[in-house]
Formats: sequence, structure tokens, C-alpha cells
Amino acid sequence: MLNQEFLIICIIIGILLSYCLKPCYKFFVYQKTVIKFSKKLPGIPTLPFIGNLTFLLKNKKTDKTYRNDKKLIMSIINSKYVFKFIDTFNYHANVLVKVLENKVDKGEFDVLNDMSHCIADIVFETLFGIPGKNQQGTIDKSVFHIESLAELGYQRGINPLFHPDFLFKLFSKHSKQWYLAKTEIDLFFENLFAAKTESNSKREDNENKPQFNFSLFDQLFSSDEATQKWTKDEIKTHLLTLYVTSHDTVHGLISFSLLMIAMHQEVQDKIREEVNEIVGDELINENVLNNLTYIDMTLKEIIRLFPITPLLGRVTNDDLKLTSYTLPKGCSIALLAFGVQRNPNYWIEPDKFNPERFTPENSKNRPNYAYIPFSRGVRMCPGYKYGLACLKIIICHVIRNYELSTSMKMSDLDLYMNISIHNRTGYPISIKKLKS
Ligand code: HEM
Repeated sequence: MLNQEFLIICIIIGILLSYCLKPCYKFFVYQKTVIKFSKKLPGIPTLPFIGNLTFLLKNKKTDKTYRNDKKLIMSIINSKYVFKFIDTFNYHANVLVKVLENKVDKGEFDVLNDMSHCIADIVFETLFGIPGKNQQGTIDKSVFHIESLAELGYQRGINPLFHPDFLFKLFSKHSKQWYLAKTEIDLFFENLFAAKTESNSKREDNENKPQFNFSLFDQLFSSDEATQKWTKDEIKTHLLTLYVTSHDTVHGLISFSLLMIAMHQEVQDKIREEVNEIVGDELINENVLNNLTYIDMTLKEIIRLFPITPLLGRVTNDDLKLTSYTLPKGCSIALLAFGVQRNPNYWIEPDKFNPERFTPENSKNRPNYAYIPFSRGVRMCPGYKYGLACLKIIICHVIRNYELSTSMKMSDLDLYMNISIHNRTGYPISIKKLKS
């Protein structure tokens, strides 16, 4: 009897496992030549458990719907709108400078937390039109729940046993937190939809603050195309996608950026020279942003060394011939942007930090696909202009106010990946106020 029960349990577990394991990667591809992101690599493996937090994944969607959805998303984060956010970037970068005053001459501190709050405020405000106040010490509970859902989503994603809801509920110690976060986020969006129907939210005081009457939410909610095409639930899903994709990438990158700038004094001096010459004490505007060429090169180098999304998942639509083997149609693969961008075939001394690689002269003969920090092709990051503008503005504000240094060296970095790439040894910098 016991044996029979055991057998039945084994069969059930076997069926469950074969279901759960289906979306997992079957091959990791490593090849020394670059792979072009052709039409043969458009899909990404589905994660059936995430449900309505699956954002732009192709889950249950046809290729055509995906492309149309993406087009609409791209149309609201294009340059025209990114430039409208510059005031918000400037405002929160200024708040950051004030927050950092408490750290002046106090030795090294890990900059990650301050960056996370600053970027959370920027993203929250530009997405939802609600003033972000994490930097002032008010941790918004919706921000907390969105971030915890994203983190738990990743943990659940890499553990196939937790894909089915009932197993997750039964065995995961995080399931309560997951469902609480989902409920709270639903409530947040219900309130947001209700409030937006009445009027746009207003700031409490106007001193030095941008007149805020524009957000990506406003764009979607006032676009006939979006409201006819998407249900409220879909709009919510897209906004959550944008929150998670932007916060995680930008706050990680700005932390790496300040650490690299602190570590490389000669780069810091050149940046400061450029900022003083082009920006001075003014707020940064659209024209100025386009002229910051040295900061641009520095950021390119930082994103080369630390491609914040280091693994790109794809499913082959067709047989895909590589140098020495062919991947069959329907095969899930992971492309390692981290490896591509440190491949010695394309990068001299690949582990060295050197913004000069990105002068027009030095970039001339490099194949396009040797540098894929925003991915390429149909699945390319739609938020790269937003991300780069935000990073540049924060760097300008910090560098014209503070001198950065660190005891950390390149060889002390200990990188690890979850959704994005991080440094286990943190982002320790110390700051001194510059004489005005
Ligand atoms: C500067 C920092 C950023 C970097 C390095 C970055 C990088 C990436 C990468 C590598 C992908 C994966 C694409 C693929 O699988 O091929 C991606 C996707 C995505 N990113 Fe970004 N990103 C950044 C900032 C942002 C921002 C600020 C937003 C939103 C405002 C954003 C929105 C998205 C979205 C929605 C996707 C999914 C696209 C799709 O599935 O088609 N990203 N990003």
C-alpha cells in the first residue's frame, strides 16, 4: 500500500516537474564570435507563474500584439517625453546632493541605498505623477511592495518548483509577502485610476520644484490608442514593467558609476572640467545634455563593464547556425552580454576601465554586436534614452559639488548576478565638499 502511494506521489511530482521545467533554459551559449540578433532570436522564455506581472513577455501574446504593444510603449518614452522629465531629474539630483551633505568628511559609506531612494523617487514621479519622497525619509509603501514583488518574482522564476501557485503557497516562506504585495499594488492602482480620473496630483509646495502635470501614466491614460487597446489591468502591468525595469537598472548603474569615478581620479577630473565648462552652476537642459561627450564615453564604458542586465534570454524561432553547431528551433538560450562585452577579440585589456575606448576614432572598427548593453533588435530596451539622461544629470550634480574617493580597487570587485548585476563588496565611497 505504502509503495503504491509512493509511486503515485512520484508520478505526480514527475508530471509537475516536467511542466515546471519546460520554460527553463536548455543551453547556455558561449561562442567567441558575436551573434547577430536576427529575426531568429526574437522570443524570450515564458514564465507562466508570474501572471499579470509578465509585462512585455510574449506569454499568451502573438508576435504582432507584442510588437504593437512595444511600439506604443516606445512612443511614450521617446526623446520628446524624456526631455520633459529633465526638470524632475534635476530636482531629485539636487535633493540627492543635499542628502549627501550628511556624509561629507565622515569616511566611506555604501552609496547604493541613497541611489536606490533617489531613483525610486524619480521613477515613481515620472511614471505615476506622484511626488517621490523616499529621499526625504518617507519610504513609500507602494514602492516597497513593487520592489519586493520584483525581487520575489525573480527568486520564484529561477526555482521551477515554485512556479505553480499551489506549491508556492504551500512551501515558500515568501508566499505571504508575495500575495500581500500583489493586493497592495492592486489597491495602489485602483486609487491611482480613481484619482487621475478626477484630476492630476499636485505638489504640496512649489519652491524650486517642477510644475508636475505630466507622467507616463498620464500619457497612457489620455491616449485613445492605449485606452482602447489595453484594459486598466494591462496599463497597470505596463507601468509595473517600466517601474521595475527602470529602477533596478538605473540605481545599479549610478552606484557603479560613482564607484568607478571615485576609483579613477583622472576620469573624475576630466568629468568635472567638462561639467564646469558646459554646465557651470546652471540646471541641466536638453542642449547641455547632448554636449556632455566625456560623460557619455564614461557611461558607455561603465555599462560595458557592468551590463546591468547581463543575461538575455531568447527562444529560437528557427534552426540557428552558429560557428560550430546549430541550435534547433524552439531552443531556449541565454546570451551573456557580460561575456560579449569583455571578449578580448573585440576589447583590448577588456577588464580595464578606460572611457577612451569610446572616442569616435577608437569605436570605428568595432562590430555593433560586440556591445549590447541595451540588447538589440525587436526586444531592445525602450528606456535607454531615459536611463542615460537620468544617469548623466545625477553625475553632473554630484561631481560639481563633491570630490569622490574610495579605497576600493578594480581587483576588489566581486560581481554577482540576480535580475541584474551587483557587487558583493558594495559601493563604498567617501566625499568631500568642493569649494564653491
Ligand atoms: C540605462 C539603464 C538601462 C539598461 C542598461 C537597460 C538594459 C536593458 C536590457 C539589456 C533589456 C533586455 C532586452 C532583451 O531581453 O533583449 C531591457 C529591457 C527593457 N527595458 Fe531597459 N535598460 C535600462 C533602463 C531602462 C529604463 C529607464 C526603462 C524604462 C523607463 C527600461 C525599460 C525596459 C523595458 C520595458 C524592457 C523590456 C523590453 C521588451 O521586453 O521588449 N529600461 N533593458
